[in-house]
Amino acid sequence: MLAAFFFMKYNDTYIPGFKLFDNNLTDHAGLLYGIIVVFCYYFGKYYGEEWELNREYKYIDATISGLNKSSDAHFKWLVNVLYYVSKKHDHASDITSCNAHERCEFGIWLQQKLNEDRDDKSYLQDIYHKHVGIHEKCRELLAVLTFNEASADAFEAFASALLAFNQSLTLYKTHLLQRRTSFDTLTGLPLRRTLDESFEKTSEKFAKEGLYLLLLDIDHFKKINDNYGHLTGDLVLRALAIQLEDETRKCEPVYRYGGEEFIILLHASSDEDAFAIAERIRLLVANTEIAAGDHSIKITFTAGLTQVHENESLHRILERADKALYHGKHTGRNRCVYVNRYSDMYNIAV
Ligand SMILES: Nc1nc2c(ncn2[C@@H]2O[C@H](COP(=O)(O)OP(=O)(O)OP(=O)(O)O)[C@@H](O)[C@H]2O)c(=O)[nH]1
Repeated sequence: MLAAFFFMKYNDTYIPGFKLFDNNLTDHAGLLYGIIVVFCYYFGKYYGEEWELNREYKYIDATISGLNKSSDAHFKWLVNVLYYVSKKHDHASDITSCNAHERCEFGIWLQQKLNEDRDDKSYLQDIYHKHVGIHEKCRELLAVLTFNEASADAFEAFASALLAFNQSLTLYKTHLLQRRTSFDTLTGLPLRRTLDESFEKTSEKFAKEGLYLLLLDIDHFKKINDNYGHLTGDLVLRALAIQLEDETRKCEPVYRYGGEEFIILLHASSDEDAFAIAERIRLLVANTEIAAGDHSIKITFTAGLTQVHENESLHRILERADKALYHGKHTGRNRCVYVNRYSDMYNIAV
């Protein structure tokens, strides 16, 4: 990148259009251009693709992009159908064969999606049936066209199949976009609303085996904003979000609960196991240097930990964890405090 910068500065012919100016102006324009390019590169590094977003957030983005690309391919397929009708070429297995729906580009993408283990599979199954419908109705139409017997019914059936397919795509896209708004744009983590909506199900499924809620809050985060600026504060939040996800299992969701507060639902078969997990995460975060621009920043957090008992409301659990968190804040910070259902508190930090 720097080499490109110097090349641009010293070789004005390299920049298209700049030859219109005199040498001095070209030199300054080249310098300015170089500065912009270098700035964009480093800005992009911090805010762009080099940041790993939350796994679910990334999955949604990739699915929407795949869906758009492969449904565009189906428009192209329609043009191929017209071409086939006019020329009757041989290479049209994605139009004429009875498993054409598996051969077209959309069908190949869809099959890959259906092989994934997802809880929103019903949308994809609906799309699958509608997609099979298009190919079937298209073949039926082509068959009657061959004998010059095309009726309005055959065209209508094909049009209805196309419409139904489109509707099933729209339904899935709307679902994905709605899911996307449940994620925080800064950290990519699911937001509090997602926790509210999914908690009952999660608790029903895992509370018996041992489920714990860890509510953590960065210590003196205001000072980070004050000392390094809000953008650096944002970088710290992102870095912490990534670290928390990296340090937890896929079945243990991490939520951005509020400004500098995060929640993790931990799976542990005993209090001791839960203490050990919470402490491991706390120590890892406290010992990590976060690279934020020119700064290397260390943070700590204070957390409240409590068990999720069967049939307990999220509100009650959060109330308990919050009390433990504030106890931790008032007794020195950089610690995890456990609270049981009778409100007894234990400082589990060493
Ligand atoms: N950069 C940045 N700052 C945020 C964001 N959300 C909340 N904050 C800041 O987080 C800070 C929280 O400050 P306080 O509630 O006073 O808590 P604290 O300074 O962390 O102190 P303790 O919690 O008592 O250890 C405030 O300055 C908020 O502006 C965000 O998205 N980005």
